[in-house]
Amino acid sequence: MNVEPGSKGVPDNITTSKLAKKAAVVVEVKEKEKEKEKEKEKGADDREKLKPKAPSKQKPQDKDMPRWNQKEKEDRIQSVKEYYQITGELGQGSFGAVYAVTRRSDKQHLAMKVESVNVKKSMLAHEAEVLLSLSVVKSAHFVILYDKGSVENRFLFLVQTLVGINLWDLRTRMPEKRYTLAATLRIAEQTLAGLADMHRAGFLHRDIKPPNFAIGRAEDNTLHTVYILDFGLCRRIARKGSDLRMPRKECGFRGTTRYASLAAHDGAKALRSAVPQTPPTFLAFFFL
Ligand SMILES: Nc1ncnc2c1ncn2[C@@H]1O[C@H](COP(=O)(O)OP(=O)(O)OP(=O)(O)O)[C@@H](O)[C@H]1O
Repeated sequence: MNVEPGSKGVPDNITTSKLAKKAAVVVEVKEKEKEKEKEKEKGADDREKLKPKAPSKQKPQDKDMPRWNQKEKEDRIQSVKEYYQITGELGQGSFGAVYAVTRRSDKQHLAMKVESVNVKKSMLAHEAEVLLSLSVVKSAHFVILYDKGSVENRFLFLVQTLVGINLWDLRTRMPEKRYTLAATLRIAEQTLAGLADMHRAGFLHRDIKPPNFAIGRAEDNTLHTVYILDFGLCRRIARKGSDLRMPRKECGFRGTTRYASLAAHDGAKALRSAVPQTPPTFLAFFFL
């Protein structure tokens, strides 16, 4: 550095050697600071290495799922009557996963819900029965069950109508991550109409929550329809031509705690009287 005494910003009484000394001290201090920074970073790295690893999100039943995007390219699933080509994953549940598939015979886009055979209690077989029973009620809010099948020792599957994004994921894409009042009211009208159709068919859903409802698809002209999904926890409360089943006095908790009615939390059966509590709760959750 060429700094002459008397030059701009340098007082005359400071000699070149004094300036050089000062500069050397400044450089030394800066180097020490750099070293300290490096030490700190190294410590942080070490702490990072020592941190306990987050538990793997892999579930035991994942090994049974179709290996459609792995080396095996197991993307063609066969039922007794059809072939289905897996084209993507739509969602994951506690017992399996849902895939977008194309039916080979007519190239129709459908959804395939898959459940491992190694789960303690199968929900899928029950879900298939409910969907079949619901098909007698012609409701715009129900998906249609097209086919079912299994892959030995691995999984069971149901093939149903492909719908669009679920109401939880849709909410996260909204400005400020919430629906407008108008959208909330439209959703209320649609979800309540769907649930009323279910009750007319003699079923209680018992797991009402945003991820279990989805809008339709632009390709099918059903963007403004809300569909009900996931019938695994449904309970029949009435049969055609017979009385309502008597509610049980006590029953274990079913559903999702965040959205469950007060009665369900209290350990009472998911009473018909408790049903109206849940939709307002989750609708408020959308809007607030
Ligand atoms: N027919 C469908 N069309 C399009 N997407 C779907 C369909 N069925 C389910 N999905 C997607 O997959 C997600 C999980 O589906 P579903 O709730 O039926 O699975 P699940 O295994 O019962 O889940 P959970 O155990 O969390 O209740 C849904 O939130 C939705 O996003």
